[in-house]
Order: sequence, then structure tokens, then C-alpha cells
Amino acid sequence: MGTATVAVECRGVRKTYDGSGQQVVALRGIDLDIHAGELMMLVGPSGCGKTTLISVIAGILDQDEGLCRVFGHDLLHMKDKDKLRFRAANIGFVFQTYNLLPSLTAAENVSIPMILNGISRQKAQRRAVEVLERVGLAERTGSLPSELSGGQQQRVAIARALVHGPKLIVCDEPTSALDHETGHRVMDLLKQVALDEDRALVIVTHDARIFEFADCIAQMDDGQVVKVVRSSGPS
Ligand SMILES: Nc1ncnc2c1ncn2[C@@H]1O[C@H](COP(=O)(O)OP(=O)(O)OP(=O)(O)O)[C@@H](O)[C@H]1O
Repeated sequence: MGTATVAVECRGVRKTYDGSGQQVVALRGIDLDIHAGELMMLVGPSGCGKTTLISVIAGILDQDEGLCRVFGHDLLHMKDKDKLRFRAANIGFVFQTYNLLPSLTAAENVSIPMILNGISRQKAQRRAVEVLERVGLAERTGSLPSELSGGQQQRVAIARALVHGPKLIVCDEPTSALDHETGHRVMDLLKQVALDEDRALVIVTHDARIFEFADCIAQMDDGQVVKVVRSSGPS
């Protein structure tokens, strides 16, 4: 793996939240590389900073200090307009709470990233239905989020993150609401995507049932990455 392309590079990333007069140091100097073609899982106890780290990596949250590059792009220093465009084209994010738009159907929700990238509504809808079929929701493409179970909403969120073929896919607990079989089906799909040498996936998870899908497991504790184990050996 010595010559692997680096998809995400974090150096000395620090983040402190300043809420209700109380400061919480969430990231205490993160150094981490995610290689292209790799599925990395990020694990660690509740509150150790996993969601904060993936939010910085995906350009949803600005770090206070340190460098984070995604395929060579430093999102922190991009103009807002350029950052939005870069994120829309290159990053798919599955939120822990799914974040589906309640007034749109499953297929319309999944179409959003393509419409943001200038694809026609009709074409976007067709592709959305295809990806929903791949996550086992062929029968529910016209349903509103409120008509779907938690696990079905989670799969819509996963389809939305994949549909436009982004180079980086970031998922926060993508299998938490799925049974064993559906979780494996979704992970098979995500793993297929990660095999592409031009892409990378990072998945925050507590779900030991899916660890077998990881190429690399990064363990966090108290705002730091304390151990990285790659299937090719520790690094
Ligand atoms: N918006 C916020 N304002 C203040 N503190 C926050 C905020 N978001 C997170 N924190 C704090 O930052 C720390 C890291 O939170 P984070 O959500 O990144 O952890 P996590 O490892 O993803 O946790 P979990 O596994 O429970 O989802 C925690 O102490 C949390 O309480």
C-alpha cells in the first residue's frame, strides 16, 4: 500500500465546540490517511469525535486548526460557491438521522444530487429508481419518508449518497437500523463502490457484524486516532 493514492489526508486537525458557554474539545490533532480504493471504518466509544471528524472530511464542518484535503482539495480554504459545487459532485454523505426531505418521495430524494449536478429530472428519476432497486426498495420508490420504516429510510439515504457516483462516500452508522441480511446487502453494494481505485469510503460504525467489509479500521479515542489497522497490516 506504500504507493496508494491518498483520497483523504488529515494532518493535525483540531475542533473545539463552544456551546452554552462550555467548550468541548472534539478533535485533538487528527492525523489520518484514507487511501483511494479503500473502505475505512472509523470506530470508537460514544463521544470520541467520529461524527465531528467525518463532518470535517466532508466539508460540512470547518476545523479550527490543521489540514484536511479530499483528493488534493483543501475544502476549508475554498470559496463557499466552489465548496458547494465540489461537495455536490464529489462527496456523498449518509447522515445518522438520514436527513430526507419529508415532502419528497424516495425517488425524488435520491434524485436530488443528480439534479444539483445539472442532470435532467427525467434522467435523474430513472437512475434514482435503479439505485433504489439495488438497495431493495423497488416497491417503495413513490413513498414519502413518513411512509417508510427506519431501515427503509436509511436505505433511501444510502441510495442518495451513491447515485451520482461521488469519489468520496461518508456514512454515519449506515447499518444501525438494518437487519443482518439487509445490512450485508447494503455493505456488498458499498464495498463494490470502494473497489473502484478512484474512490474511497469512510464509515462510522459500532456494528461489529460489518467489520469484515473493512479494508482498514481506524480506532478513535478522546478526539484522537489511536490505532489504524489495514488488512495488509498495521500502518
Ligand atoms: N454541536 C455541538 N456542540 C457542542 N458539543 C458538541 C457538538 N457536537 C458534538 N459535540 C461534542 O463533541 C464530542 C464529540 O462528538 P461526536 O458526535 O463527534 O462523537 P461521536 O464519536 O460521533 O459520538 P457517537 O458515537 O455517540 O455518535 C462529544 O463530547 C459531543 O458531546
